[in-house]
Amino acid sequence: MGGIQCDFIYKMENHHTIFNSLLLTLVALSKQEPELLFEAFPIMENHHHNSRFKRVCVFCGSSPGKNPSYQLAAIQLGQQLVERDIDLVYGGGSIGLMGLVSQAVFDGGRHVLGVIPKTLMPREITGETVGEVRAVSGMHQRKAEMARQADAFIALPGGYGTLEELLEVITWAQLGIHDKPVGLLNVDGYYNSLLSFIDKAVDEGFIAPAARSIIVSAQTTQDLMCKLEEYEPKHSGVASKLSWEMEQQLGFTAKSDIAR
Ligand SMILES: CC(C)=CCNc1ncnc2c1ncn2[C@@H]1O[C@H](COP(=O)(O)O)[C@@H](O)[C@H]1O
Repeated sequence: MGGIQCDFIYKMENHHTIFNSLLLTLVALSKQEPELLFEAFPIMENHHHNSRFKRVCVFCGSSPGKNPSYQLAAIQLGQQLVERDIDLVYGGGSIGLMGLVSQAVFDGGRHVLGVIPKTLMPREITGETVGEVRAVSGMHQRKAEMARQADAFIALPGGYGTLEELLEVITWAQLGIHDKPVGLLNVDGYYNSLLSFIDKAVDEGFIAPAARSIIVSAQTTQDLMCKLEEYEPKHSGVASKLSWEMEQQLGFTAKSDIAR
């Protein structure tokens, strides 16, 4: 079901009868007062609030990609987060799609947190980070901190870095380290071959069918956000979340490792 549709039906059921909405639409049209349409369809004014997510982590290319549709999708995703009152955590910097998403969220007035290893901090490497910058000691700490700060993950098109981050949060979900939704924005079918590879891995018995459902994918930001809002984990982790937290506290990846 499309993003608009699912919110729309929800609002219709909760606030207005269809009859009232149609009546107000007729009034709006006859008086030529478009503001009345907002009353007729409250969704048009305030439709995306009440997201279950406070902050979403976005993984994406440090390059802009050749096709402008990738850049457009990055900006649209940023705007979609703003519309839903969701803050952003990402890898920091202003290069490639990372810069476009963060700028869009920042321009929309939401909080942006960039988590960046000290080594990548010089401006010549990743550019200026908008919003808050958190310096960490390395790539592993960065991923841990981004994951800890987010209520959901979204991957846009990207290269090795993006794939690695995406596959790691999927693996962590599979193990039961977290149960946060993981979304893949399949812009212009960019990830089709990855998705068919994963299906092959299921067919060949390397990925459990229940774990296949960890990845939520869609072609548009609206569709993806809607699916993520509705996502409920179906797989059961190998070990409980509690035991993973214990492991973290006992292991060397303790929170003191994460610079603040
Ligand atoms: C010379 C150059 C481009 C250096 C800057 N490189 C980077 N700057 C910031 N984050 C990065 C960089 N490379 C990889 N990442 C991490 O990996 C992802 C992007 O990697 P990629 O472009 O898909 O593979 C981002 O989500 C980010 O967390």
